[in-house]
Amino acid sequence: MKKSNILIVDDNRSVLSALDLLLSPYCAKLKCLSSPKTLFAELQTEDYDVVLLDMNFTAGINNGNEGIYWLNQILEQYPGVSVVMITAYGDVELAVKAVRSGATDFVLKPWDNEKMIATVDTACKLSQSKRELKKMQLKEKQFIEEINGSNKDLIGSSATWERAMKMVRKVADTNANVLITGENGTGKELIAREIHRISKRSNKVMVSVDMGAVAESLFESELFGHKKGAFTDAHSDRMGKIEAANKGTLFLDEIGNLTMPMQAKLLSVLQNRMLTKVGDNQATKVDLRLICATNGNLKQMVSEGNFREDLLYRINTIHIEVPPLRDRKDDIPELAEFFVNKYADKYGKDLKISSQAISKLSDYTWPGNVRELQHSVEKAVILSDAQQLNAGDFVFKNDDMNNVSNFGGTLEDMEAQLIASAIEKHAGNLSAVSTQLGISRQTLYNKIKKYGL
Ligand SMILES: Nc1ncnc2c1ncn2[C@@H]1O[C@H](COP(=O)(O)OP(=O)(O)OP(=O)(O)O)[C@@H](O)[C@H]1O
Repeated sequence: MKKSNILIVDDNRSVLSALDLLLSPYCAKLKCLSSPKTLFAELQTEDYDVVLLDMNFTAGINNGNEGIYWLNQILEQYPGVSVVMITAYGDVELAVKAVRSGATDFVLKPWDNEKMIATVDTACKLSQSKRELKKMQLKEKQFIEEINGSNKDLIGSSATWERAMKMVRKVADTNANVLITGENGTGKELIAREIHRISKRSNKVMVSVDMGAVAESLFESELFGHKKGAFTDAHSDRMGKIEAANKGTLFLDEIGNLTMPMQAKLLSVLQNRMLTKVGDNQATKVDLRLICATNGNLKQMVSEGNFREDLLYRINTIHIEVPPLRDRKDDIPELAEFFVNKYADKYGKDLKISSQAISKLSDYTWPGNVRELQHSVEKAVILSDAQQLNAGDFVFKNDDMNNVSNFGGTLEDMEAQLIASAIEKHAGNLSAVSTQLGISRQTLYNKIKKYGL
């Protein structure tokens, strides 16, 4: 209360001077008005925490309507201010009406001094909490806008890309589950972010989970959360990703990597929209918008018995296919320029890209799609000492493995080179690399470590 500003509005001057005398020692600023006519001019000039407001101003009319009118006006324009009503008539019904309309509290005339100080003190604290909450909500909003990004980061204007974007705009505002398919690096996650960004859920977060990176033993705890003591390492309660995405969007990347038992557990949550933490016996409701992505063919996986058909139906209400970059070559110049500007900025260089370089990039097939293009441009920007990136700044490796008979190294050299070129081909996506090479992710990690790749 010591730092608070208080405004008192009452047409009885002796009430004003008594309250001034009583409350002034406890607050930073106290101002008295004998009529509400100048109330808003006053609220505009100073940040008040509490307004003590009389319920009746027109002599002879004691129905409290003027007080309720001014109360509503204050709360509409200054929702952070706490309003305490003063009434002389002990009319509890009227006071309750005021509290229902949003007044923080009321005091009856004649008042008890200690009770008046306590009531105003509580109203000051409430007003400060409202301000803190508003500040936090503003910060949260800025934070969410920052992670949601902007559509300026989503480049493309080819007819093929536009078709996908049209679908994005159509589905964004619905709550429909979306399945995004396409090769690695085509922009599936970026598209999921765009759907979330322009949806009604954009004031909440989109939580991404890479299903290829979640070990089966940790799946439930990671997605559903756990209670303290649910298992040896559960030292405290933990919120799962699904709960974190409540009221927002849950993005499950590489959904094709889920094992059958994991699929069954996920399906159960999606069907019932209820979540039970590991070690808990109570289920809680979740409000989710689900977007899944995969580079695999889920229909084929269903026919091979590796993906549940009922789960596919559940996640596939709307299907968006993201075309590979080689099928939308018209986007390459725009993407290349975008990445050149982005990385020139990042590395503090003043660089442009030549038309010959653009032609070279447009002729390449980009097996790693936009991610590979992005990495190639970043590498060229870092290495360039000139003011322009030329065709020679982009070197696409001839696949040495096509020429095995001329390979001069050892078997281990060959293995290392094969892994390196697969990593480059899949632009660092280790799930895709392990699938291509026919080895488990663990074996792949071991070999990467062994060869220092
Ligand atoms: N249209 C685009 N405009 C700008 N950047 C893009 C575009 N598409 C993809 N990118 C960039 O390419 C990279 C790969 O995109 P993203 O991660 O969305 O692809 P993905 O299909 O989800 O890949 P993966 O299947 O490997 O998970 C990201 O850095 C992303 O910002």
